[in-house]
Amino acid sequence: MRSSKATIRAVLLLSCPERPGIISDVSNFLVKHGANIVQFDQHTTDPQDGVLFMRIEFDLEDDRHFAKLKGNLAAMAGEYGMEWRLSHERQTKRMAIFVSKMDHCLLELLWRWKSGEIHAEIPMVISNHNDLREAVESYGIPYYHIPVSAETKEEAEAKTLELLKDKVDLIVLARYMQILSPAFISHYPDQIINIHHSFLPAFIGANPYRKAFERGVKLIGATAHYVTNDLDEGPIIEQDVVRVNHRYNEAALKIAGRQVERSVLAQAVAWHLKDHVLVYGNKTIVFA
Ligand SMILES: Nc1nc2c(c(=O)[nH]1)N[C@@H](CN(C=O)c1ccc(C(=O)N[C@@H](CCC(=O)O)C(=O)O)cc1)CN2
Repeated sequence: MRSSKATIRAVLLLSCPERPGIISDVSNFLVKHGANIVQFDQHTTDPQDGVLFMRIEFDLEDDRHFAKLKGNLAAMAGEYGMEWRLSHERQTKRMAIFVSKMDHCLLELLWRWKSGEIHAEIPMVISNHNDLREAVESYGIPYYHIPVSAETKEEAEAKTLELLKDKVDLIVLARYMQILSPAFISHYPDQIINIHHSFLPAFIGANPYRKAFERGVKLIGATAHYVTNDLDEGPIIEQDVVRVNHRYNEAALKIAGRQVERSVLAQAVAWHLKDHVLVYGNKTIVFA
């Protein structure tokens, strides 16, 4: 239960070289700036010479305290070699959703957004098909149809980037079936989340359910990951599986997989939007 006094909730995410006393120094820095720490998570890769990761959630009296803390944070970060991200609850992230023809992951995100479970602005949905326009526009969200072919991919991406420019902080590929170019991805490092319909690293690329059926797996799954130039090999944010058996044909696998895809993607997006995820090389630390 938060204090009755109006405050703002902020989150500091940081990483830096491990050194004794740093957790105390960061805590004292925040308290000195009027922060009331409500949650503190940390992880170190190696107590001797590893990397330390922290997620600190805290309350501040007002925007003036936030601005002063942010202003002084750069100096402390420089002293400890920190990489950091500071956000507060009124800085609502703007999320664009990319889709193709399948609607289950899109509708899960829109339902959770409408119910307030996912806190974001959704300035647009972009698709290479027109199938989902009516569903999206029924939520009052602008829908942009940008067809893509091998011949038009570069032009389509340029048009897409122009639409997105200065309007989004996160892109979610909700079963979007086009491979994004390195040039496109470079505009949104660790800001594009994809749902791959397999339990990676199994069955990378297209048609994972067909590959799963041919392999005779007893578990299928889904993996939400940040998009990188290496197809389906970006930092994993969330995964889950569901049990199947010999009675499942490829169509049945797809139906069973839809449930796990939609919940895994929604969880990954929710964690990203609430600043629970740090990327470290090709891995993540999720302070859930
Ligand atoms: N640069 C990246 N782009 C995308 C990734 C990624 O990890 N890195 N994930 C995909 C989604 N995806 C699997 O989850 C996937 C989608 C599409 C394909 C594919 O072979 N697409 C063909 C076209 C297929 C079609 O036209 O229907 C292609 O792009 O040539 C493989 C994997 C989203 N993008």
